[in-house]
Amino acid sequence: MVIATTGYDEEELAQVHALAPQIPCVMASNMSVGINVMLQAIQLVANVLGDDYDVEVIEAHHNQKVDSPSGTALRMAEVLAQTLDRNLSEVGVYGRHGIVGKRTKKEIGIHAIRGGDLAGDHTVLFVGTGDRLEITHRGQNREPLARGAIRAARWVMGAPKGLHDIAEVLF
Ligand SMILES: NC(=O)C1=CN([C@@H]2O[C@H](COP(=O)(O)OP(=O)(O)OC[C@H]3O[C@@H](n4cnc5c(N)ncnc54)[C@H](O)[C@@H]3O)[C@@H](O)[C@H]2O)C=CC1
Ligand SMILES: O=C(O)C1=N[C@H](C(=O)O)C[C@H](O)C1
Repeated sequence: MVIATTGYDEEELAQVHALAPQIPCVMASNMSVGINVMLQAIQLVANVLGDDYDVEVIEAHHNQKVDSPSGTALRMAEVLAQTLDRNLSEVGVYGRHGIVGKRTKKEIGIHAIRGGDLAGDHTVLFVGTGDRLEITHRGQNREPLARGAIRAARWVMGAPKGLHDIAEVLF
């Protein structure tokens, strides 16, 4: 089975994890090679910069998307939190509005933009004092996502039972 849909709640994810050991399964919020390389890149950068730089994730998608933030942005935030030894459920800040107070050192901001037919852009900002690093992936169309899903479908037919990461398929 290949699961590419996003927007699952905790209970639904728990069901996937409970059932996955019975069949070969690949689950990924983003099937493209580019985004999965970016996931590795942000892990590397976060490891080097550590707590010295503020980390924010920004995503932009088409106006038909129903879940927010994107599964990819959430995955990025998870990877960043894990790398920086933080708990995303404690440090994740989903948009800001009103007198929210100064930014706390360890928070990870996650922001969603919606419009037109954007195929999907993701940026991770590492903002320091005097400089910032921005890592961006821009989807020009959905072909890379479809190509990754097809590779996952072919790969999973010969895979052992259990839940596999898309990195096993692509790299
Ligand atoms: N992992 C990845 O690389 C990608 C993931 N996605 C995710 O895939 C999902 C779908 O995105 P889109 O294709 O843009 O949406 P869409 O709205 O174009 O298509 C969704 C389709 O699912 C059908 N559907 C809805 N509820 C259903 C149900 N209960 N049973 C069977 N079919 C049902 C709808 O009728 C519709 O045809 C989203 O969660 C999106 O984030 C999208 C692109 C790439
Ligand atoms: O809904 C979309 O279009 C996409 N959804 C996935 C997500 O939520 O991350 C993957 C990709 O960004 C396109």
